[in-house]
Order: sequence, then C-alpha cells, then structure tokens
Amino acid sequence: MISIKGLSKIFTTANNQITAVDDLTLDIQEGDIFGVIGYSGAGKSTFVRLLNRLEEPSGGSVVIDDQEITSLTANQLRVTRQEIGMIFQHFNLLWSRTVKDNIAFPLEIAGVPKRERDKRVLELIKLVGLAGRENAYPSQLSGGQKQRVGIARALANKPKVLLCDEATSALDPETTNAILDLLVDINERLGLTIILITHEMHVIRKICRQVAVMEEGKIVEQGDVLDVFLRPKQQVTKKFVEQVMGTNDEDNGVEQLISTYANGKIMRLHFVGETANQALISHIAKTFQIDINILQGKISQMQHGAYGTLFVQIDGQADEINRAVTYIADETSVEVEVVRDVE
Ligand SMILES: Nc1ncnc2c1ncn2[C@@H]1O[C@H](COP(=O)(O)OP(=O)(O)OP(=O)(O)O)[C@@H](O)[C@H]1O
Repeated sequence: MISIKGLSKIFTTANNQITAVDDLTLDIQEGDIFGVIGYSGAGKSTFVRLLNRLEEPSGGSVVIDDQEITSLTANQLRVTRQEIGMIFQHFNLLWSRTVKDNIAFPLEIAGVPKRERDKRVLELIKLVGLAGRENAYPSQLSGGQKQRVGIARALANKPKVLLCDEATSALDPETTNAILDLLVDINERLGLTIILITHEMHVIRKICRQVAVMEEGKIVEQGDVLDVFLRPKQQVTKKFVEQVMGTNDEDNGVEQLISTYANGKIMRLHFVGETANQALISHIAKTFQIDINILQGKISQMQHGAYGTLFVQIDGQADEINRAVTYIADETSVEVEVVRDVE
C-alpha cells in the first residue's frame, strides 16, 4: 500500500553534503504497524518526513494508495496530507488553544463546517481518552495527555496513515505503554497504517509487526519483528535486541549448567510466537514419563506472541526423553536445540 523506491535525501550545508537517506526501497502493507529503528543520525526523522514531504526528496518515489506523493503539486499535496497524520516527540501543540481547539485546527483548515467539526472533535476526545479535559490548555496537561491531543489532532481528517516521529521518547515508561496501547487500539479499530520511528527496541517489541533497522541512511535489516528478534543478522540489530533481551550471558553460563546437572538431556528451547503462552512445560511433564526442570531463561511478550529462550533439563528413560523432544520439535513452534545429550 505504501511503496518507496530509491528514496534519497542529500542535505547540502556550507562545507559539505550529508546523505541522510540513501537509496531506500521498501514496501509497507496496509493496516500494518511498521517500526523503523536506528541510532541518532541514522536518518529516521528525515525518512519519515519524506513520506509526507515535510522534506523534499533528492531522488526516488513514494507511492501511497496508488498516489505518487513525490510528484504532487503544492495544492494537491495540501489535500493529500489530510490522509497522512503525524505525531511528534514534543507534541507540537498550539499553546494558546484549548484541547478542543487544537483538535479542531486541522478541520478548520480543511474547511469542515462548525457543527460537523464539533461532532468530530467530541468523537476524537472520546477515542483518545481525554473526556473532561476538552477546555484545558496544553500547559495544564501531562506529557501523556499532550500526546493524546497530538494523536486526536492527527486523526481529525480520518487519515489512512499515521506517522509517529519518536512519539513516546519524551514520556516516562508507564505513559509510553499507555500511548502505545492507544496506538494499537486505533490501528485495530480504524485499520490505520502506522509507521513509527524510534531508537527504543521495547517500543518495536511492544507494538510493531514489521521492523526495519536503519544505519547511515540505509535499511540494513528488515522483517517480521519476531524473526528479527530471533535471528538478528547485523551488529546494530543485535545491539538493539540486547536492549530488550539483555546480552547473551545465558550462553556463557551453559558450561556451568552442564556441569551442575549431571543427568539427563539439557536443551535450549526457543519460543517464537504464541506457543510461549501455552503451558508447554507442564503439558510435556504430564504426557511423557519424564522429569523436566527449568534451569534458566527469559521470555518476552510482544505484539504477536512471545519470544525467548528457556534452558531445561529432561531426565528419564532415553526413549521417553526422545519422544518428548520429537513432540516439541514436530508439534509446536518451539525450536529445540540439544545442549547436552543423555550419556
Ligand atoms: N536540515 C538539515 N540540514 C543538514 N543536515 C541535516 C538536516 N536534517 C538532518 N540532517 C542530517 O542528516 C542525518 C540524519 O538525521 P536525522 O535527524 O534524519 O536522523 P535520526 O535517525 O532521526 O536521528 P535523531 O533521532 O537524532 O534525529 C544527520 O547526519 C543529520 O545531521
């Protein structure tokens, strides 16, 4: 639904040229929550601002719903921008206007009559959970409430796409979670496509389905969030995964585990997706004539299921242990790796 081809942005300053976005090609599906992660200076903000032409591209094209954004005239762009909402790290609210009037602002610009405007503003206030705060000024609101106003304002003209530029970076962890929950709710209720840029992997983990990792203006890795978490290829991606999952210290402790538990098979179970929510361990313990102990591990909940690793020890008759392992490998989505076999 969003097709980006060969997109580039070169900034020319007094003494040099900076390629902020470098020949970027990417497709984003309708209704997706698509995350773009990268360190400061990777080109994320420039990329997202190219999508609604807050920055003019130096080359390439952006097509949203069959409409080539990059070739629109200024007048056409004004209309099309109504279909692309945007929220910002520092909210960008109008400080002299109340909540209600901030949300009404894009409707006024679009020439929506007052009666209709008032009705729409009320709907939006309810949608983002700001009932009772209609007449407050931004200075009287918490950070989370300000971002709710930002979201309501961005949704006023019923856009198809919502661009989020570090939308939770100025918020504390609890408020971040509440705003991310709101974005998921809006995505599900309105079928809105959300493109979110961040430098925080926990934001990606919590709400995104697809992720692209940016470095030096390029996308260096991209895919389903669970896959990227499970098999990060690039160094930069591994570092982001470590932000959430911790370093792979568990691997260093494997030798220790093997020597501590003298008997049975020691296995690493990789949980990817829903299965982590099922009582797999107790099911195996009940179904097969084995003892199973959890030695160590970490499971992390994501938008589409859970991801993580458990080290377990299985003890019992060799053929019964093998049946249990075959069951996990063949009947579930859990990946099994034998760290130490039965001796
Ligand atoms: N208006 C501009 N003029 C010149 N250089 C710019 C301009 N905007 C961005 N840049 C440069 O382009 C590169 C990418 O910046 P950008 O803000 O897109 O990165 P980012 O990944 O969003 O990082 P941050 O989170 O720090 O903003 C940086 O080297 C930055 O200095």
